Amino acid sequence: MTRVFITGTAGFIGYHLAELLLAEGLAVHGYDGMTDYYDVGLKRERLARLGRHPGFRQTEAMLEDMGALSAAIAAFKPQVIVHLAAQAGVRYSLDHPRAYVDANVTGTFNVMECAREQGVAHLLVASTSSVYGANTEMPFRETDKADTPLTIYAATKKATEAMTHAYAHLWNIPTTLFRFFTVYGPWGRPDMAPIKFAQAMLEGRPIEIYNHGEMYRDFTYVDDLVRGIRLLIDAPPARPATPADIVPGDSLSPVAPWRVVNIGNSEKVRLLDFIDAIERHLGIRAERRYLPMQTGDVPATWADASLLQRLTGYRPQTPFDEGVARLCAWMLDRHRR
Ligand SMILES: C[C@H]1O[C@H](OP(=O)(O)OP(=O)(O)OC[C@H]2O[C@@H](n3cnc4c(=O)[nH]c(N)nc43)[C@H](O)[C@@H]2O)[C@@H](O)[C@@H](O)C1=O
Repeated sequence: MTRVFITGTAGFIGYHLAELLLAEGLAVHGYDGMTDYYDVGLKRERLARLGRHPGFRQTEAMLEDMGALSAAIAAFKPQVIVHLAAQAGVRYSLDHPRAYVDANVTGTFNVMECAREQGVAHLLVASTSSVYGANTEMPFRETDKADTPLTIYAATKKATEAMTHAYAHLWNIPTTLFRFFTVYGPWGRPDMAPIKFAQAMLEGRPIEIYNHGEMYRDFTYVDDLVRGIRLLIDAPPARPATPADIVPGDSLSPVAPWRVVNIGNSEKVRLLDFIDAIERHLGIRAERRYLPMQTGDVPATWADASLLQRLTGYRPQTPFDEGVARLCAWMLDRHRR
């Protein structure tokens, strides 16, 4: 598995994954539409860093552009596709639902068609812990029902889980879905809470805290997350001979080479503790404004990561205080320039 096609290479997770694979000497072709959901300048900076690796090439086009996508994949002939490009973000989906259907449903369908045409050995696709929606039993397990999405964002990701299952079954495409849990770290997305809060503190603006601070997230450090993806690339699922072959706790489909895997830190962190850590590492006291719960938001996420560990021998483990220290060092460095 030495030729890896990554969608979303200018994005937060795609950038870090591409760095890891290129450092290992794998051939990587990136694909990104450079959408302006957040600062395109940040995406260009990430791409410029990837461009320092001689083996890296990138196609700039939208997922919805089937001609461009299929030409890029046919020319590169990957053994593996890691599909990370998406319209992300929970709160933006309330006002811009169509962007999610276009990128996440139509875009993912195009990637699936290309995976079929190309006959890849493994297709890996990003989903989200948001698909656990209104579930309250924690930690979240892959085998739990996840039928109550609270936003169109979560619903489109749940749709990609279902669509890829059908193609894995029909066309025998080994497929792994990841459910990510609030990822953070250097080069992160500025629309997400960790960077939004740190940026506000650096600029002396107040921060707004939803649900009066009674929010919990399984914050996952980005290096841990891409390590998990890297190891899963080498663990493609095989269609079980009989349903009895499925180990209890495995999300492996009884009829297809398909499974979904949580990648989370397995630690439920109070948002207020996370904010305290940002204050400590920036050396700034934030002015806090407390707000009610926001529509579509979930009060808590917490991953059971034992399936990832069983499949790869690895589980994310960076304590949030250490991850926040690295994030803040990066933020301070950029702020001072
Ligand atoms: C896995 C999942 O991960 C991400 O979703 P998220 O967990 O909602 O991440 P976040 O960083 O937006 O929020 C984390 C916490 O922080 C609170 N929060 C945010 N923004 C403000 C804010 O501006 N003010 C306040 N007060 N609270 C905020 C928010 O209410 C929540 O309690 C996705 O981007 C998504 O792409 C994805 O798939």
